[in-house]
This record gives sequence, C-alpha cells and structure tokens, in this order.
Amino acid sequence: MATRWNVIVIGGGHAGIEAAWAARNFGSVALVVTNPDTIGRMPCNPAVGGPGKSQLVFEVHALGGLMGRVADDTAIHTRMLNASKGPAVQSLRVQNERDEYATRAQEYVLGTAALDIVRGEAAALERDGDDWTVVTTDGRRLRARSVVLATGTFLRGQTWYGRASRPEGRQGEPPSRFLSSTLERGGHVLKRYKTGTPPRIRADSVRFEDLMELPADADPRSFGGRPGPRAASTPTWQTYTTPRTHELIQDNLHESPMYAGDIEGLGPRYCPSIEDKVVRFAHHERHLLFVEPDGRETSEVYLQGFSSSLPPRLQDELVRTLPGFEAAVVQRYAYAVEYDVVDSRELTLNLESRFLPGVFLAGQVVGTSGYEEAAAQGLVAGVAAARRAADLPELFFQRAQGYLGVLLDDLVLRGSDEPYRMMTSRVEHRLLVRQDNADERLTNFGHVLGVVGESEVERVGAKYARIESGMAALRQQRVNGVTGDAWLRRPEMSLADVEALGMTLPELNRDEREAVEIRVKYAGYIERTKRQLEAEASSDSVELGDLDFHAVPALSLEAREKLERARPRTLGQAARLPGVRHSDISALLVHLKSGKRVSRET
Ligand SMILES: Cc1cc2nc3c(=O)[nH]c(=O)nc-3n(C[C@H](O)[C@H](O)[C@H](O)COP(=O)(O)OP(=O)(O)OC[C@H]3O[C@@H](n4cnc5c(N)ncnc54)[C@H](O)[C@@H]3O)c2cc1C
Ligand SMILES: NC(=O)c1ccc[n+]([C@@H]2O[C@H](COP(=O)([O-])OP(=O)(O)OC[C@H]3O[C@@H](n4cnc5c(N)ncnc54)[C@H](O)[C@@H]3O)[C@@H](O)[C@H]2O)c1
Repeated sequence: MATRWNVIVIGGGHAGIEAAWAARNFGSVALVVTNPDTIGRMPCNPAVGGPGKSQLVFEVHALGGLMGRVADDTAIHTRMLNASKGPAVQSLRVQNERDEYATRAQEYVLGTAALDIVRGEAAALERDGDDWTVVTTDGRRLRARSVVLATGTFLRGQTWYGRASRPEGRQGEPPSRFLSSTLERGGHVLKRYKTGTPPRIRADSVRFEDLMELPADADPRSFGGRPGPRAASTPTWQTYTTPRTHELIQDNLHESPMYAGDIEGLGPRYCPSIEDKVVRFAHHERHLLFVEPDGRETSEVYLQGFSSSLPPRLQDELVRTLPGFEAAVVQRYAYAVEYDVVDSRELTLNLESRFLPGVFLAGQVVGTSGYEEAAAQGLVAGVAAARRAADLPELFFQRAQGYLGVLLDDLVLRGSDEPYRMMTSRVEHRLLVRQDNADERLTNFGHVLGVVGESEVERVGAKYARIESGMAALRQQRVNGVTGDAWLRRPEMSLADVEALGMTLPELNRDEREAVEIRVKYAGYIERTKRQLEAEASSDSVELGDLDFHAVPALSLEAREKLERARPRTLGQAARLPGVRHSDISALLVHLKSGKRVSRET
C-alpha cells in the first residue's frame, strides 16, 4: 500500500466518509480509522433527516454525497414531517436498519479504487514541507498534502454512567488520546462538550400494544428520488413519561454527573437529557418519547427523548415507569460522553484550520451535533482538502445557497458555545432554499467544485425545464377568464383540482408536479424574498480581501477585535458577525470607497 496520498481523512464516521467520498473525485485518498468495522456506524438513533436536517441531506445528495443514498437503501420507516405545513419546513425523516446502514456505507467506501482504508489510531500530525505526516500510535508515517480530521466525540473522550466514568470515544470504543495535543500545540484552544444517548430496550420486553403507533407514510418518499424496497415496512411508536418518572429523577439528581458537577462539558440545548427536561420544564406533566426500532427484525428499540447519565441501576427503574415498558429489560444503558472540540471560529469557511494550513476539520469535533451536520461538513472539508492537494483555487459556499452555507457561516463567523444543531429557523430565506429544490440550487455549483458529473447536470437541467413548461402551460390556459396559475394560487385549489377544471399539463412525475405547485402557490413570497436576497447579495459581493481593520479608525474596538479574529471575506459576512454594528459596516464602506485599502502585509 502507498504511504503518500493526496488527502488523508482521519475518522470513518458520517463526516469522515463524506470527506473521503468527495475527495476521491480528485485523486488518491486514505481513510484512517481505528476500527474499519465501525465505518458509517450510527452511535445514536437509527434515523436520518427531520426538521432542518433533511434539507442538509438533500443538499449533500445534490453534491454527489453518500448520506441520502445510504439512508434510502436502508430505510424501514419514512415520514414526511410537517406535511400539512408550508414547503419551507417540510422535512423527510427516515428510520434505518441500523447495522445495514453501516454495512452499506462500507460497501460504498470499500468499493472505491481511489480510496485506501488504513487501520490505526492517528496520534500526531507533523508538518513536512508542503505535506503533512500523520503518525499512528503503532509508528506508521502516512503522508498527504491535506488532512481532514473527523474524529467525532473521540478526542480525550470520557463516558459517564452515573458518576462512574471511563476513557471512551463512545460505548465500547477507545478514545483518541493524543491528537488533541497536536491541535493545542498548533494554537487551537480546545473546549469540552458533552452529548448523551438514551437506553436501548429489548424489543421482546416492550408491550407495543400499549403504545401509540405512528404508521409510516403509505407512499414513502426518498432523498434520491427512489425509495428503498423496505421504506414503509415498520411503524414507530410513542409513549410518555409519568409523574413517577419525574419523581424518581428529582429524588436522584445527585447521582447525575451533570448535576453533581462532575461533567464540565456543555450539552446540546436541543436534545437535552431527561434529567434536564424534568428540571428545566418542571411545569410539564409529561414528556413525549418516541420508540424507534433499530431494524425490521427488531431486537432493540431506541427511546428517543430519554437520554440520561443517571446510573444504570436507576435506569432500569426509570424505564419501567413508562407506559408499555412496565416489564422492560434494558439491553444497553444510557450514557453521556464528554470530548474535546475545536472552536469553529478558528477555521476558515472551508473548515481549514487557520493555524495549520492544509488541516481541515469536520463533524462533531468542530462542535456540531448530528449525523447530517457532520456529513455536510465532511463533504465541504473533503472537497476543499482535495482541491488544495490538486492546487485548484479555493471555492466557497455562500450563506444564500442553502442550509450548508448557513451551517458554515454560523459556525465560522458566529461560533457556538454549545453543540450546534441545524434548524429551519436559522435560515433566513427558507422559502427559497427548500428540500425539494436542493438539486436546482447546488448541482451546477457541485459541477464547478468537481463533484458532480456532466450527465447529472443535464438530468437536473431537463427536470427544471419540464417544471418550467408545466408552469407555462398553466399561464397559457384559462377557465372562466381566469388563468391556470391564478386558479392554483387559490388556497383551496390543488394541481389536481385545476386539471379537473379541464386544463392540461405536460407529463410530469410526482416531484415535478409538486415543484410546479409550490412555485405557483408561493410565487409572491418567492419573488419578494428573491428581491431581498439580491439587495443583501450586493454586500456579499463587496470583497474585503486582506483589509487591515486596524487602519479603519471609525470602527469600534469590539468590531475591530471581532473582525480581526474572524477575517470575513466579504462585507456581508462582516455584517453577520456578532458585535459588528451598522455603524461599523458604514465605516468599512466609507473606508473601502475612499480607496484606502491597506494590505496587512504593508
Ligand atoms: C452518545 C452519543 C449520542 C449521540 N446522539 C445523537 C443522535 O441521537 N442523533 C444524532 O444525529 N447525533 C447524535 N450523536 C452525534 C452523532 O453521533 C454525531 O453527530 C455524528 O456521528 C458525528 O459524526 P462524526 O463523523 O463527526 O464522528 P463519529 O461518528 O463519532 O466518528 C468518528 C470516527 O473517528 C474515528 N476516530 C476517532 N479518533 C481517531 C483517531 N485518532 N484515529 C483514527 N480514527 C479515529 C472513530 O473510530 C470514528 O470512526 C451522538 C453521539 C454519541 C456518541
Ligand atoms: N443524544 C444527543 O446528544 C443528541 C444530540 C444531538 C442530536 N440528537 C438527535 O438528533 C436527532 C434530531 O433531533 P431532534 O430532537 O430535533 O429530533 P427529530 O428531528 O428526530 O424530531 C423532530 C420531530 O420529528 C418527529 N419525530 C421524531 N421521532 C420520530 C419518530 N420516531 N417517528 C416519527 N416522527 C418522529 C417529531 O415530530 C419530532 O418532534 C434526534 O434523533 C436526536 O436524538 C441527539
């Protein structure tokens, strides 16, 4: 096997596999992972998508990524969430056959000629001229022009079961012990975050007949246009906490490492532990829990919403307070994990370390939470790392392009002091950047980046031409003097209703018909948002280059400090930094117009 590659990716989680998969388009890649059997493993719930996250998966898919394909192939329960709400917040959520998900992901990466899998624990990164050397704990020296670090929750990982803790990256897997020091020596200041997972219950000990059943959509959807063969083969279920659950938690809070003060890491606000929910929302009489199967031949169910770091002996008792779980047997106990993360503000918008050029970071190690956020970043870091290795110019995603742009912009310019979760509310123009039009927004850019082929560009182009012809047909036909598009804009009318009036449309598939409907019904909003965006885009087209912010006297001290730290590339990015006010942007504009651009080097 070679000892030098274009790109080395460290970590085979959701970020690592997307990085390696994207980078393979440009040349040789090594995927270094402690245990190749764990590639693509889902350490928490076996589900992909959901609000804010499905949009990321559709975008990753439009950019040639893996997550949507693997999720489609292994789907066992599919639901379109918020189906009755507007298209901006509709989101696909797919439950997966957990083990098969990892197997399928492994088939993709192992079946790729340009990609070598190297078993080993990366211990250090050493600069080697223009290259980097990755040194493994067993002394191997692997060289590449760029490195992507996607080590998840493993850096100095410490798991907690009640107040007992041990060094682990996650349950049953050793932590990554040495890489943190490399990052610290390079100048990064690491933070500690924590996340947790609920107990897994033996399926044959659950009384499913006492739970509320949530059927899968009868006509399942998919990320890639073709639902997998088993996409609607199982329901999921719901249950609730009871007063006894809350009482037990309140009485035993001192046994929680969080409340006893043993854990210093910050946990995810949007996926709190059950202890947190009971304390913070003490006025809620009960909390909803989802019961998710891990496969069709379910041996285990996942209790979504019941993350805990209380000791195992209490977990048995707690679980049995839930309706349907009176005789439940815990198969794997809930736990929390604390780990080192890099402050995302110390990265560029391509997730490259500002201190270690050529080293890119992606996923949970950057302070995000969730498979989808990890996958999206992995793709960005993989492409950027490979382009650097191939001496291709840097290209950047824009915030206005969609969820991926927002994720990068938020992480790098604003930062986050808790695990970052993507949400639709973070996206200003969400009616423009929906899950249904990810391909329209990103296919061409993916082609420019080098990860989408010509035939895909043509396929997507033809799809949108058909959608356009459908809209044109509506505009051209009238019933009772009213055009087809005006009929369709009436809230009570669907495309089928308009056809029932006698109007005809060219042949369109289901996705295309929906696209016509969304575009016509929301035309007013979409136009208004586009105009708003054009106005904002003008500030994003003002390049700041290597402007010396110290040479702009009218800037406030705070703004100068924030600008120097974040080094935004455009005026629009500068305006989005917390601490940079309107007056500071005016000062920058005046300075730029006066032509007094001063290079940092001069
Ligand atoms: C307990 C727990 C609960 C979670 N709950 C959820 C959830 O319910 N839903 C959700 O969306 N997200 C959840 N997450 C987060 C989710 O697992 C991550 O967001 C996602 O898996 C992150 O992907 P990643 O690629 O960044 O890292 P990971 O999936 O953690 O992958 C890290 C990879 O790096 C490898 N590695 C680490 N260090 C080294 C090294 N030095 N050398 C070589 N290889 C190395 C590991 O072997 C592994 O392959 C949870 C995570 C944990 C651990
Ligand atoms: N344990 C952690 O530390 C951690 C951290 C971050 C994220 N997460 C996970 O990230 C994922 C996304 O976060 P989230 O909390 O917003 O959840 P989600 O996106 O899975 O749920 C949002 C909505 O989806 C629907 N839903 C959820 N589960 C369902 C099911 N089984 N069947 C049908 N509909 C369902 C519900 O309407 C719910 O309100 C979750 O799976 C969560 O467990 C976990």
